[in-house]
Amino acid sequence: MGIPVIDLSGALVPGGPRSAEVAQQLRAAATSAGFFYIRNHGVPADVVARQFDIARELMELPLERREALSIQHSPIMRGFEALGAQTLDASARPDLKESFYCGMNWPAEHPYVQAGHQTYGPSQWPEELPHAQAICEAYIDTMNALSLRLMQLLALSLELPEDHFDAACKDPMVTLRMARYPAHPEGADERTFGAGAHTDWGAVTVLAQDAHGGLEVQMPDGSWVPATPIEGCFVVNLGDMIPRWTNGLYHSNPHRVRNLHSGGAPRYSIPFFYEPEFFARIEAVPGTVAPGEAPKYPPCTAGEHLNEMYQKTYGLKQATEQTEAA
Ligand SMILES: O=C(O)CCC(=O)C(=O)O
Ligand SMILES: [Fe+2]
Repeated sequence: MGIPVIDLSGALVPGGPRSAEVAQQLRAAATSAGFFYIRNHGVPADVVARQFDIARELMELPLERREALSIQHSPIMRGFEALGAQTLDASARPDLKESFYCGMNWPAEHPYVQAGHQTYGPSQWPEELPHAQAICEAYIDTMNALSLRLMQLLALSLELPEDHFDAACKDPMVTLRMARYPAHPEGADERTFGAGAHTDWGAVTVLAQDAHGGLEVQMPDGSWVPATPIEGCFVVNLGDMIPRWTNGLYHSNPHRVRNLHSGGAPRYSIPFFYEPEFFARIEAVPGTVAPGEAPKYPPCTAGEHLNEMYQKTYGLKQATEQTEAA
């Protein structure tokens, strides 16, 4: 058992000739590791390389500039996150990572922007990197299309129509994180991580990682395996919405990061978090609850879950308002 590599060629568009075969492979991965690599995903290598360049430029801005554009100044947590700001595993130390978060450029008149719902609203852009916004937004567009296709293949894998999740993903909550992990401190204790063990919160995460490695995934038997970087591949993992949608059939596996193998260099990674729209109701899809049995999870909205997780992992005291958009 490990993390499989799934080749998406012939399955990138609805009705593609390999869609059914890929859906089967997805089902096998989703019922075990909850993680898989994708190759031949249609995203050119230079697009990913350019994204790592901009990640480095952002993270190398002087500390006082990053502090001026802190997530603390954004009601929807866009901007720079300081080292140790987040604690993904409550039993571990604060995460040894720092990040820049951005998202889609929603029009100001969109009702969710007006209501201030999490992820819908402006990002903060540093004026010294005038190209950053366009590059990040183009990358987000590419990741949105890929993630929607993954949702369609997941629908197929559940013997549902390919477009089953399309409506829930119409105005998705998306977040692009560009993360930098300092080298793992020498002599650090076993409670020290770049990112503490956690599951992701949304539907799918598409991760680009540099060549250093450091991501580890927990298998259903409890063992931890490295998600060793494979050139040309993204790592994809399923977030908590997926077990909720599949009544536990598909897994969102715990994972963690320790930058142990970079020879002292920082590690960069770029996760793209794709979540259903704020008010999407997440409950078991047809065929996943046996007749006469109760579903394992109570229904929730995607926004409720996301807000709860932000509050937990950033130690936020107050819930973001969740009033229905007018
Ligand atoms: O940096 C990585 O490889 C994974 C990061 C991660 O798990 C996260 O940001 O949720
Ligand atoms: Fe994660």
